[in-house]
Amino acid sequence: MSWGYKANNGPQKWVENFPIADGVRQSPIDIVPGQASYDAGLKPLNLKYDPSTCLDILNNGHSVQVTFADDTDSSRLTDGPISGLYRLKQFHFHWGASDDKGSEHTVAGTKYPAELHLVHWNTKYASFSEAASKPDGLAVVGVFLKIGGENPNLQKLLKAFDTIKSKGKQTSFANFDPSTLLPGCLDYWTYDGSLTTPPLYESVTWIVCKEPITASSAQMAKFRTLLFSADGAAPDCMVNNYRPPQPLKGRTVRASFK
Ligand SMILES: CN[C@H]1CN(c2cccc(OC)c2)S(=O)(=O)c2sc(S(N)(=O)=O)cc21
Ligand SMILES: [Zn+2]
Repeated sequence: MSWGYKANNGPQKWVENFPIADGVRQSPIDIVPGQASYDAGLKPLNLKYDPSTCLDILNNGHSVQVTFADDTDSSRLTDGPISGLYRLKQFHFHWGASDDKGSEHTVAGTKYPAELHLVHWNTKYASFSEAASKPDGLAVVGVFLKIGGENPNLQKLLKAFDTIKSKGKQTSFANFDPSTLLPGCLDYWTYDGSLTTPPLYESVTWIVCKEPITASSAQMAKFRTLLFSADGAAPDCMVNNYRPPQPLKGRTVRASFK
């Protein structure tokens, strides 16, 4: 059986096939603002995305993912806590069965209804798959979603959900600008961590934005119409696809803001 988020294949079981689950730099974590250390040396995030690199939207059986062409530097992350240039590969979300949970990172114990992850890879390596297992291979920008007014930029994504309801479904998705999903203020926390799903590689520089974006409760409900299950299998709602916070194990969380 492959990994998932149920009692028999979920986060408590991942260590059986992925022993790094008990590693020293696992993600997500609970971010405690009062314990983060302000680092004046941290640069502002420099995110530049080219909508023409947007390729398709996919239900991969764990989340909904929008994939980008990464054969040029036109959608990329520079500055912030990283050195060099990281190319955008994909973004995806994690969410709950109800609005009281769903994010992977938490803030002083507070869970948000969802969390967006923008996954970038270090171009010092020849490819995403080479970078994905290196300690400085990936940089993921995390953005919390909170319940508020309807988010028109999310709406474009949600309209595609009916065509990718079940696992393995994908459809072309063009000209989407992921910067429309970023908060106005790009203050962030940063720490060394891992993928939050198997293979749980300890290869991620995490960059978690302090300011959430909004989604309406109806928009959150739309995420919950997606399925973990493939066409023809018993329908299994895609909800609670989040890993709980992991031990800090002596790591420092830095803040780009006072
Ligand atoms: C299934 N989800 C992961 C898929 N990827 C992956 C990475 C390396 C090797 C690999 O072998 C299959 C897959 S991924 O890099 O696109 C990411 S990023 C990410 S998160 N939540 O930490 O942002 C989870 C995954
Ligand atoms: Zn993720």
